[in-house]
Amino acid sequence: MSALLLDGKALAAKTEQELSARISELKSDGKGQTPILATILVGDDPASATYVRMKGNACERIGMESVKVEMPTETTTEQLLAKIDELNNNPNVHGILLQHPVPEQIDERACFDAIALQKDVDGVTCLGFGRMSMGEKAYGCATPKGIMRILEAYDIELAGKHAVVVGRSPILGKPMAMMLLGANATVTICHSRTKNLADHIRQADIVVGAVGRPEFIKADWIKDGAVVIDAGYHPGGVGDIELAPLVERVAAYTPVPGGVGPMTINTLIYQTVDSGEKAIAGK
Ligand SMILES: Nc1nc2c(c(=O)[nH]1)N[C@@H](CN(C=O)c1ccc(C(=O)N[C@@H](CCC(=O)O)C(=O)O)cc1)CN2
Repeated sequence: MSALLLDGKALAAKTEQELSARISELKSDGKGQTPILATILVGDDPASATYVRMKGNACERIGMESVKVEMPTETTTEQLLAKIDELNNNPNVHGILLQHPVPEQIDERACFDAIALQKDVDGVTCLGFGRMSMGEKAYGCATPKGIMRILEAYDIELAGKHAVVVGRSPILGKPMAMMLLGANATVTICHSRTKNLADHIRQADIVVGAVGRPEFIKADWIKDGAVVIDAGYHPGGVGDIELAPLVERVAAYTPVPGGVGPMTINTLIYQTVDSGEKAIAGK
């Protein structure tokens, strides 16, 4: 059996064409307004700077504007909250992205939660998480929502399947579990301190690696025919799951790179276009 490659990079590229068309339509509708994403980078972490740059480039590719806010490493919680407040009150800004992680002196949760719900296109607020978990309208957290969009695009059945999510972070594992539950999967959440982790994973029809440790999940813990989603990305181009031995015996898998990562960025811009369209239409 040769596994289906869940090609996030190709799906993101295809979706960018659709988003480009939506932006062109907004540009030509006479109002002359287009969506704008504000990105906030605090400090000088090189990986974070790269991701923020990739997000700006994605906006550019679809013809959408982005404004880049860069703040120094010594920024306080109060200063960051003031900047978020300013962006919340700017009617020309339709989405706000605060790049994680922020320097340790900053209360990241307070800053995420300060983002107005209608501009939370990265899906990081507690309010958005709660609403999404209850099946109410909210923008999904970018990485798990990107994974749900991949599963949907490839018609992967979720209802009644047993999904095991390995990881419980606020912007990945927890929202992933709630989204899979919302799609009628039976969900187990495991983490670095779960006992008998391999036994849990062996039960899974769908495995999501979201633990943030290189190849932490071993190939022989995964059953034949499973769907394997790897949300990790580590130096050397490996994810959270030992993927290479699996490609001949699972049903489908996301590659690293080229799987989940591109759909994280695509989901952010997709949700920003949505937010911009709504604001511009006065909804
Ligand atoms: N506020 C947020 N912060 C962070 C998020 C997030 O969703 N919101 N996620 C991660 C980092 N991240 C986006 O911010 C991210 C990581 C990796 C990729 C990606 O496309 N990776 C490529 C490979 C990398 C490369 O080509 O250089 C891939 O997997 O193909 C995109 C986004 C933490 N912070």
